[in-house]
Amino acid sequence: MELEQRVRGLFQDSIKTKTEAAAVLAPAIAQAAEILVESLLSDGKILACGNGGSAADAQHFSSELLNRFERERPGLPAIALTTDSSTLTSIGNDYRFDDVFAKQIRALGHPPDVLLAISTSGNSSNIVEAVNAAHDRNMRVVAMTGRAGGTLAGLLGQADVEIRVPATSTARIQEVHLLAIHCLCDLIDHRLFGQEVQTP
Ligand SMILES: O=C(CO)[C@@H](O)[C@H](O)[C@H](O)[C@H](O)COP(=O)(O)O
Ligand SMILES: [Zn+2]
Repeated sequence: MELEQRVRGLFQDSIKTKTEAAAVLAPAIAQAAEILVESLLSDGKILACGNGGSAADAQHFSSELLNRFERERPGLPAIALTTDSSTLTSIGNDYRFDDVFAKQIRALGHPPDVLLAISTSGNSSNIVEAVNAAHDRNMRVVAMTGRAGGTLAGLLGQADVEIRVPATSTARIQEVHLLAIHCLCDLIDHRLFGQEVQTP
């Protein structure tokens, strides 16, 4: 019973965080979707990165673009920078773990590509370096953060957008990041492919 009570409490916390986020994040998510659509329509691609649960989010997003989201449509170009263990270990081993995403961005990224940078604290050094690399390559950045936005928030320019979840728990922030990723997928499909045809 005590455990069940705890589960109900966690669900309530998640619902509360999502309700609070819905009230403030719609403009930033819509703006982020426009940036991503603009890139895709100009033959750009989306590079995504994050650590831990946010690495999983980066992969979740890229798979929904490359394969499909909720409807049949052609694959869209996205790369999760978190998946190639040979590249990640060699950069971490030969240089610094802080460079694992930045070095890939300097090799693969160019305008009009966009970086999707995911960090609940906004302070992970390899994500900070990824944003610096994207800016050096004249790429726009969509940053998903939480708490006070961290170092990441201070790096963003006018062309970038921050989706900052108004919460302090890493887990709750991640839960909203995943919802925001699904919003982005929905908005991208809506913009690029229009209304979904309903089958009778
Ligand atoms: O999923 C979780 C916690 O829910 C962890 O794996 C978490 O993602 C890791 O501790 C990350 O290293 C945190 O990095 P960040 O979100 O502060 O950038
Ligand atoms: Zn987690």
